[in-house]
Amino acid sequence: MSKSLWQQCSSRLQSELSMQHFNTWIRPLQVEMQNNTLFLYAPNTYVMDWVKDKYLEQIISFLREEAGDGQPNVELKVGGVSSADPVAGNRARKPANNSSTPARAKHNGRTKESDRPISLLSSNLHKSYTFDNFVEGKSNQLARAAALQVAENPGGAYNPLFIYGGTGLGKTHLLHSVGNGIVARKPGAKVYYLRAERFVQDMVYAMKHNKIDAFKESYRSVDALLIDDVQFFARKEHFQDEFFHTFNWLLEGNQQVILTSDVYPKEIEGVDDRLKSRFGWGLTVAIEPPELPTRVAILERKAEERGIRLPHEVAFFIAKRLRSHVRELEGALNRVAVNVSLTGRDITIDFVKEALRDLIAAQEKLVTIDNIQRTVAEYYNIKVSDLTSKRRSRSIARPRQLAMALAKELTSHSLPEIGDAFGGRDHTTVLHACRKIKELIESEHEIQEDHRNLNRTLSV
Ligand SMILES: Nc1ncnc2c1ncn2[C@@H]1O[C@H](COP(=O)(O)OP(=O)(O)OP(=O)(O)O)[C@@H](O)[C@H]1O
Repeated sequence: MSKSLWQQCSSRLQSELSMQHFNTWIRPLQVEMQNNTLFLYAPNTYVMDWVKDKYLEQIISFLREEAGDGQPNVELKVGGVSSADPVAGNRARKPANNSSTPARAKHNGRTKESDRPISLLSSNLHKSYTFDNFVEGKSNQLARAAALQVAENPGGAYNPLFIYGGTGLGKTHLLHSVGNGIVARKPGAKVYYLRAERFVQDMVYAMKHNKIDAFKESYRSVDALLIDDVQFFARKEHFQDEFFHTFNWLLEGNQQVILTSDVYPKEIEGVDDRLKSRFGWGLTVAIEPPELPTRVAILERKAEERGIRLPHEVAFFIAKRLRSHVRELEGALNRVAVNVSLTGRDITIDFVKEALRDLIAAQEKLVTIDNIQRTVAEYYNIKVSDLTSKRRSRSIARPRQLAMALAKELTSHSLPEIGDAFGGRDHTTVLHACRKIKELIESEHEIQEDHRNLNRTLSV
């Protein structure tokens, strides 16, 4: 009876809580019924206290509603069910310290497993993020190579490794790839992934419950700590301070630290300079938005993984139009997949134009020839009217060629339309500009850099 009663209660909790909260706090509970008492076993005091604080009242009230007069008493404890057939069907745990009193934080100088914050109790690596399914391209080559080295030689290659770049470009994917790589080489290695926000939450909890020693110990006992989105520490001085100490501790012990943020570490506002300077002690690498060939390769790879037959020209069509980040490409592919399954049609360019109409339109609205001219003029500190004028001096002609090439790359205007917009030039002039810029990108570092910067500015 207790099984179905708990199942009813648990599915109500599931529908009320976020998936993350449910998985973190409720799913690990084991359940046992004895003499009209429902024992809920938490894996450690941390979970027990949290459930007691946040959910116990709700659990009792659901049980009351489900069981009416037959409502059992509820006891929340640390430990596991003693029977061979645990009611909750979770991993059978040995009966542990079945006491509602929290165990002492320290045990022979080390924290007992049961006192560790939940985020460090079990590995939370995303198994599907690996180096194998991370598509390499110019934009992420360096970051991937550095990450691979760290996976092969944690604590010894680059420590810390700092990966920065815009949203949806694969930072988290790389973090997990390193983690999975380390564990594959050394099973049992303690590798933990978390967002900076989680560090703050754990610390708040630890302070509130007088468990700061246990908190410190758990963070310091890892082989590798993978912290995503450290910009979250901005203006949280107190947490920065604690993180600074944890960070130093790990580096001194040759324990690997990898960090990510959305901007270059020195540019994270509201983070203490000494912390920022530590961030740069190892290696700092950027992930850039992927260029066209990488976007095509990513789309083809993701389509293959999902068993979607995506013709090359269609992948090219999508990649040419959606330029901001990989998550957007994945979203587009999902949309195409759903449309295919609903209509049963083949994936053609026309089909994709229709399925992704709004996404493509939104991107095109962002990048107009007008916009390109203004951005290029501003970048080179010249006037927009210079770009459309007949002036031929190099300081004007080169930016003009670059602007025309960008217009061809980033909009769907034809060569004659672009020529018109640049002071009524012939379409062969535009074609020549595109070829010239392509050649210069290969041979001149400066133009390559300008092209990349402008592309990035225009694509966000
Ligand atoms: N080079 C790549 N190859 C394959 N998949 C990629 C690549 N880059 C990104 N992705 C995929 O794109 C999605 C978004 O990537 P991810 O979550 O790692 O981005 P992020 O940089 O951490 O973004 P945010 O800063 O918003 O968290 C993921 O599903 C990831 O697998």
